[in-house]
This record gives sequence, C-alpha cells and structure tokens, in this order.
Amino acid sequence: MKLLILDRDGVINQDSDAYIKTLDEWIPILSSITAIARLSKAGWTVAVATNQSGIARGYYDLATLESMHARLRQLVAEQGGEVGLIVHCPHGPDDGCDCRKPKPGMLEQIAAHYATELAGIWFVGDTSGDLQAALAVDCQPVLVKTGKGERTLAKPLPPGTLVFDDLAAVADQLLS
Ligand SMILES: O=P(O)(O)OC[C@@H](O)[C@H]1O[C@@H](OP(=O)(O)O)[C@@H](O)[C@@H](O)[C@@H]1O
Ligand SMILES: [Mg+2]
Ligand SMILES: [Zn+2]
Repeated sequence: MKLLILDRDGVINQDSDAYIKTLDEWIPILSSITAIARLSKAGWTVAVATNQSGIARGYYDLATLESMHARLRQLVAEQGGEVGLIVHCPHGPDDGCDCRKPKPGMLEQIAAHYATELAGIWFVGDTSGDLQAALAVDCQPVLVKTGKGERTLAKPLPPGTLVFDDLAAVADQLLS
C-alpha cells in the first residue's frame, strides 16, 4: 500500500518551543494541508505519529489535542482528501513508554493498524528523534526544513536521510 507517515508539529503545522497548547496555537502550514490532500486523492494513506508530552506535563488535555486533529481532518477534507490514523504519545521523557519517539512504537502501531510492513515506508519529520524512530524500524527517514528542521540540519544526519524544503516538496516527489 502507498503509506506515508508524518510527524505533526513542524511538518503539518507550525511548531513552538512553548508547545502547541491550544487550538488557536495550532497553525497549519497551508502547503502541507494541500500536500496531504493531494497525496490522499492520489491513493496514498497518510498517517501521523506525534509526541505530545505536553499532556504529561499538564499543558493541555486530550480533548484539546483531539480538537486540533479534528481541525486537521476538516481542513484536508475541504480539499477533497482525508487523513488516516493519527497516533500520539501522551507521555513524558521520563515515563519509560514504548511509544515516545525516538522509539518506534507509534510507527509499529500504524503498521499494525494497516496490516503492512514498515520497511522502506517514508517517515517525514523535523527532528533527530523522528529520524531515529524511522531508522529503528527500517523506514526511510525524511527531514523537512520546516519547524525544527533547520536546527536538525545543522547537525550530522543519519546516512541515507532524504531532505526536502517542506511537505509540499515531499508530495511533489512522491507524485512525480
Ligand atoms: O513534532 P511532534 O512529535 O509532532 O510534537 C512535538 C511536540 O510534542 C513538542 O515536543 C517537545 O519536545 P519534548 O516532548 O519536550 O522532548 C518540544 O520539542 C516542543 O517544542 C514540541 O512542540
Ligand atoms: Mg515535529
Ligand atoms: Zn508514549
């Protein structure tokens, strides 16, 4: 199946060092919304794997997180596309969970949901943790320069990492 997995903050929407704590702070990268719709309409399944330690930290609750994801789904649907499974890790760095990136647990959840293998599946992120999670399960690590991507690019990347300006450029490549 044509499956693409995305990180959320910094790839689909703007990120902030102060976390994305409210629906109003969830500001879509409009070209990314269009990219998701384009891919979806072309037969791609677009899933999301996102760390949301802000829940463990008490910055926002699950209902607020889900309101952001409802907004994402609405924006993509308005362009004729749809968003697939969205998986989040609500835990903090010290909780020892299996789902927080750079661990690959969320990617494995997505693969199990779709009954597919992960090898070679592109995982698009903006941080080194995203790239490490991809490598842990033989996904293709893909870095975009949006969000924290430029900071990530300033340090050595895992061999084989693909780099694109933004998700729109990733979609252009996949749809070419
Ligand atoms: O990029 P994704 O995985 O979709 O989400 C990242 C967010 O959960 C937050 O992750 C935090 O990292 P810590 O969780 O505090 O290490 C910080 O980097 C925040 O700036 C960022 O908004
Ligand atoms: Mg991110
Ligand atoms: Zn977790």
